[in-house]
Amino acid sequence: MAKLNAAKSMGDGLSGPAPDYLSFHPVPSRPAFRPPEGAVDAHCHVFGPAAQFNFSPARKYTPVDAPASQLFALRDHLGFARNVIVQATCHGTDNAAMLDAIARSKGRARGVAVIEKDTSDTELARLHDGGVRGVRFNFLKRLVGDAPKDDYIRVAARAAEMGWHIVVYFESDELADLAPFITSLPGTIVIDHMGRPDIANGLEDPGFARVRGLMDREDRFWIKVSCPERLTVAGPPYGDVVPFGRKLVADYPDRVLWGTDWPHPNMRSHMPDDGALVDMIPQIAPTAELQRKLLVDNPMRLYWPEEQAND
Ligand SMILES: O=C(O)/C=C(\CC(=O)C(=O)O)C(=O)O
Repeated sequence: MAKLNAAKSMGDGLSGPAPDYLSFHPVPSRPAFRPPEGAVDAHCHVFGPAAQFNFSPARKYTPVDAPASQLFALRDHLGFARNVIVQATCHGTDNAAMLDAIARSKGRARGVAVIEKDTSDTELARLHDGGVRGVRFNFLKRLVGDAPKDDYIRVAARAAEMGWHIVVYFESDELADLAPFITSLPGTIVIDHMGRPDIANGLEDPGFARVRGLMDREDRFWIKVSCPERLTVAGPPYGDVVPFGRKLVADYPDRVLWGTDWPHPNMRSHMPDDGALVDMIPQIAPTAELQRKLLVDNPMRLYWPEEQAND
């Protein structure tokens, strides 16, 4: 593909990206695996452009610009049809960049927002009309100062009123503490990045067992088989993460989602080649049927249910 216009890192961390902030891969490979028609990249972000959209004053990092035009170029290059754009912490509760990207997508993107507990009904309706179908609760200490549970309970109630689901991002070793809270939330709950198990322990990892415990307990839990680049111990091509993704797809074929996580904020060790990430899909979803569920049927059911109903 044409070289993606990766911005140069510069600045002092909060006014601009930290000097060691890694930008997304400038020339991702074209994957050998061709996704099924209508495939959805169900976890990705847009950042800025900073000249146009504010970052949150409370953010813990400042990313390199990763605008909608580049996300859509990557979508086409990888052979995907649609995106689910997830609001990241650096944009706080200002969902403008995400909404702008969805508006530019010609119906090919939907979003997961971060909202305030007292967001007005008018604003919720505006977000829904703009393509939002979920809210995200982030429990990672390196990303959010404090996860305000009382606020989240209120936000969860608002999301339920809208028929939206809740995306939760946590480290699996925090799950023992968080599980009572998470299971008390209403509606469909989507777990980010496989629940971040400790890959070094193999499939017997206690954190992974806890995550699977949630999935086994109630079928309103879904999970994203994403982010091998953050979970790996071995590094690319992330073979150590494959058994985890494969197990989740095999055990919960109707409740798994897949996403690139482009533009991979806060990666420190290396930047993944998005084409290589796509080429992992047949390893975690070995049959055409599993691939169709993972990449088309499941995300369409969650994000474009009205199109499923018309099938
Ligand atoms: O992009 C992701 O999903 C993961 C992130 C960033 C993030 O979640 C956020 O800023 O909200 C991470 O682990 O740093």
